[in-house]
This record gives sequence, structure tokens and C-alpha cells, in this order.
Amino acid sequence: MEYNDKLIAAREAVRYIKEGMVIGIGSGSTVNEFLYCLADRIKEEGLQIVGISASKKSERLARKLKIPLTTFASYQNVDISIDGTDEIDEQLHLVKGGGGSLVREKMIDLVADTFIVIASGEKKVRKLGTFPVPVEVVPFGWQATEQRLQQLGCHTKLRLLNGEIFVSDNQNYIIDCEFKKIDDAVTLHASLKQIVGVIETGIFTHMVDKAIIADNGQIYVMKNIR
Ligand SMILES: O=C(CO)[C@H](O)[C@H](O)COP(=O)(O)O
Repeated sequence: MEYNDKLIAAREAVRYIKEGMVIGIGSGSTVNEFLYCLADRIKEEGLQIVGISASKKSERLARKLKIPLTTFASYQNVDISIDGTDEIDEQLHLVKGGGGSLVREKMIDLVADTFIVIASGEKKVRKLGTFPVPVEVVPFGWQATEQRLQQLGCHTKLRLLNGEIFVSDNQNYIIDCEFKKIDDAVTLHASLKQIVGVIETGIFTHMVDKAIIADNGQIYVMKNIR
């Protein structure tokens, strides 16, 4: 039997949403499932919430589903943030940014009282690194930034979309850095951030409070003590 694990994780996460909350909304297909579940609760229960969206794509879907949105101009922190991931290890460290929204996602997830990651089982890894680390860079001189990234021992690829350079919601480029195996995510993130031209990396460490993983229909909740 085939399970829609993204939907199963999303359905579990939406139970954490309470009346009056300000919600950080990440991005990606798992978060889209969450938005559908949230819209159902708003319709069925008259739940009053507002969301801050991490990407233009999530924002469009939220608007279509009539989920009320707000911005950092009104709230500088959120009660809860729900976001997806590309990889998650046993320490609940993440590699994110497959959809190219890592900067805004990190900004929202960091100011959440509770940050919950939702994912299907295949995102669980023993060590991060199989999924290339997305690094958002300033377009000016990206070739020089790329060379300096390579000096950290990775294979790099400038992200393209339909044959054109992919441009993030912040008008920057993304260089995907393949390390294959990351032994120390904290140190690697710090080294990447020291390179001039790097805006942010898709390595999220010590941020997650709870991970809801659905694997073949079974829900696993991993908790962190921050
Ligand atoms: O970090 C992200 C986007 O920048 C997403 O959360 C990540 O790519 C997971 O996406 P999906 O839920 O579609 O598997």
C-alpha cells in the first residue's frame, strides 16, 4: 500500500496549531500539504490564525486557500513555525533549501517559539551531506565565491531553472555544494559563512524543537531539548 507520508506528517503537525497563533510557514511540497490541512481547520472550526510565509510560492498557495497572512512588519517573532527539509540527521540538524527559500526559511524558523519540521521518511539520514548544501550568494562575482566554496572541498553547481540561472526570492543566486558526507555541520556552516559573497547556507543546526516524520504511514516524533 502506498502512503502519502508528506500529507500524514502535515496532518499531525496541524494539530499543534492553536487559536490566535502567528505561524511561520516554510515552503516545499510537504508544507503545501500543511497549508491544505490548515485551510481545512480554518474553514471547519473558524480557527483564527495569521501566517508569515517564507516563499512567494507558499504565499500564493496560502492566499488561494484564504489563509490570512502577515509580515515581519507586524510581528518579529512567531509562535510556531512549520517547515519541510531535504535531510534530517539524528541530532535534528537539517540541510534545507532544495526549493531555494533557505534565507527566508531560516529567518522565520529562527524566531519561532517552537520550530517543527515535517518530512517523509526518506529525508532521515545518519549523516548530512548526500543532498548538496544550497548556499545563497550575491550575484556579483559569484564565480569568485564559487571558487572559494570549492576550496572547502565540495563539488559545486550554480543552480539553474529551465536553462536559466535560478534567482531566489531575494534576487540572489544559489550554488549547490556537494560534500557527500558532513562530519561537523556546525563548523562547516561557520566556514561557509565566512566567505565574502555568501549570504546564508542551507545548514540549519540547533534550531528544531520537534520533527514529525511519516514513514510508510507510521508517524515518528523526534524531540530536541533546546
Ligand atoms: O527547504 C525547502 C525549500 O527551500 C523545503 O523545505 C525542502 O526542499 C523540502 O521540500 P519538499 O517538502 O518538497 O520535499
